Amino acid sequence: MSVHHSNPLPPHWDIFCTVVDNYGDIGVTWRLAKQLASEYGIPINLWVDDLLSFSHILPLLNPAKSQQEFNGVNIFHWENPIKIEYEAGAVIIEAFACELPSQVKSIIGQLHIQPDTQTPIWLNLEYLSAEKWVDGCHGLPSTQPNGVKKWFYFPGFSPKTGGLICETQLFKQRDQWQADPKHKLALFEQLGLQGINAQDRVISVFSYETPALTALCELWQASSTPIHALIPKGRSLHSLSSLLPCAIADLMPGQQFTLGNLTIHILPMTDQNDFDRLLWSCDFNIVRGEDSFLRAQWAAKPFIWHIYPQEDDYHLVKLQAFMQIYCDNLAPEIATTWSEVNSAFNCGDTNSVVMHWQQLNSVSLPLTHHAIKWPINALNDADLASRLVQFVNNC
Ligand SMILES: Cc1cn([C@H]2C[C@H](O)[C@@H](COP(=O)(O)OP(=O)(O)O[C@H]3O[C@@H](C)[C@H](O)[C@@H](O)[C@H]3O)O2)c(=O)[nH]c1=O
Repeated sequence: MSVHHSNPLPPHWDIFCTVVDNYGDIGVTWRLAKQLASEYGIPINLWVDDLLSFSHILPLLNPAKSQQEFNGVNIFHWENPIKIEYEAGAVIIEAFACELPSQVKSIIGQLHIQPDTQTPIWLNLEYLSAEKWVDGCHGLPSTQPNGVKKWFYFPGFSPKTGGLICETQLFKQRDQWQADPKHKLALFEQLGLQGINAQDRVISVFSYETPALTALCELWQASSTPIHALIPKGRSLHSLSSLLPCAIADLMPGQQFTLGNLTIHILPMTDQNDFDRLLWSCDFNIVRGEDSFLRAQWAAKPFIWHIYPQEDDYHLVKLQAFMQIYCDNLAPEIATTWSEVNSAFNCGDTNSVVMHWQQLNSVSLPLTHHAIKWPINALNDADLASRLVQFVNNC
């Protein structure tokens, strides 16, 4: 008796990403694409609608090319309609509910009704949230108009979610980096930053606009010891125009401004590997959105999360949910201080952010210990890519 198999699809996975604004959507999908290719040997086609934005975090990318390869990932310029002949692979991921091209949807539908042919596994990769409801929604299917099930894949912090993006070797690489201060000094030099000594306090700033940042910089000016704030050209600087001697448009990476004991350094944008190393090299990181938020956690350093603002202040609910799990086994006085700094920064409360920042200084040692322990707890044994591959195998 012969066993009947349906024709397998080509083994590649397609990941579709639209760049809404900022770098988070492409930042997350690019990390995932790189990891699936390098750790699982999966051929990845990454379709991106805005290569110019992408090139800010992958400076070697040529925005004029319709197809190019980096880190074993095939990067396609996603034009609508798709100009390159499209062949569906085993898995199709739409990142953050971006609408798949109609050609792709109809090909999935056709494959579904053809006898003896596999249907691609179709997933929507959602935004990361620490809210409890994510446990119940991760992995649910929804039947689409073309008759095919689309699965909702939710990243998250609990074992019932889709996990968090984290490369297998990342913590080992970070530990090696942090074991020797010459690594951070070499990075600062490579980035064109001058005058930073090994014992100086260094804070990276990658936030949105907020008066809380202005207030913190004013406070740092009056610090009794040197503080360096490393800030890429972008949204954070819009909150500092009153402190800068020239227009933001005229700022150049490598420039620095001294205000009392605070030195503001203008950072170049780097690729994601150097951005990670930057976070590993600083004493404190102010990060935002989704990807830098997670990378600051993996850096094992204390941080402020400037969450992406949403309608009706819904982002404050998400912030609260994260703060609750981050502070779960933290002594109450440390938990309160750290949470108050984060809330004040996000609400633009200048008095409160200054007051709680000063209190944060007195708990900086136990907070750093917590930051070192946190990544292992947060991962819950399995990172996102490994849970995703498992999920697909079980579909
Ligand atoms: C400053 C810098 C950032 N980066 C990367 C790190 C991250 O992958 C990316 C920044 O992404 P995020 O931290 O997520 O912040 P963001 O504000 O750019 O992205 C946001 O975009 C919105 C549309 C989403 O809804 C938000 O959830 C969020 O993801 O840029 C570099 O690679 N090099 C750099 O020099």
